[in-house]
Amino acid sequence: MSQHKIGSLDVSRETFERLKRYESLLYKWNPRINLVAKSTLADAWNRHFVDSAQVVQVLSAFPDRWLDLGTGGGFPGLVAAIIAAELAPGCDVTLVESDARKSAFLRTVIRETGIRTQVENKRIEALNPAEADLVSARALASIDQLLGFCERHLRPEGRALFLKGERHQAEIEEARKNWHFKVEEVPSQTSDGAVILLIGEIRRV
Ligand SMILES: C[S@@+](CC[C@H](N)C(=O)[O-])C[C@H]1O[C@@H](n2cnc3c(N)ncnc32)[C@H](O)[C@@H]1O
Repeated sequence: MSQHKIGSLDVSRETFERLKRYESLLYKWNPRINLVAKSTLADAWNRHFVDSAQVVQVLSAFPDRWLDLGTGGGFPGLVAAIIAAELAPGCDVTLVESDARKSAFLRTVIRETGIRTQVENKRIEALNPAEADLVSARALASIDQLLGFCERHLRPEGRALFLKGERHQAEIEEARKNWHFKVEEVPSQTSDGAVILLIGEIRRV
């Protein structure tokens, strides 16, 4: 059994070392580019890495095509991609980030960890339809707006996974004015009390 854990997830030494290399690059780059809020940097491992790893743990299976929107410093998409490189090598992860400097950071982590993940340095609205099986996002937009992105980039039978704060119920109600969808609130233990929402059967009202 593996000796290495991220939160409660067992990973190989190689995966753990990749995540630690990523963490050290985050510390190095963050003073120049605001990849994560400075106030969260001291506890970056728990606030960003462990929280992102929980996303992987709530999935019953890895998707074939995973699209992470507004990836910023890599959360949750790049952490998921590093874990997928070990647990589901066939899972194709694409990170979408409009900011050129953040995209350069993401590409640096990908190069230095040796994983195969694409970065699209584009606006989500400008990206060709991705036909993804799973679309994820944290701290990007309201559920209503995110479902609009899913309409463009998610396959009809695909699912969305959003990390959301305490306003999530109000956001769900707001989104129901424009969308039909089924939502499952997955118990999680994220450091900031965020919930993980799994949303499927998304159709415009
Ligand atoms: C608040 S940050 C969150 C980053 C990361 N998901 C996290 O939770 O740490 C939102 C990110 O989305 C990017 N972004 C915002 N709107 C976007 C759009 N329309 N297309 C692509 N990226 C976008 C921003 O550049 C920023 O890096």
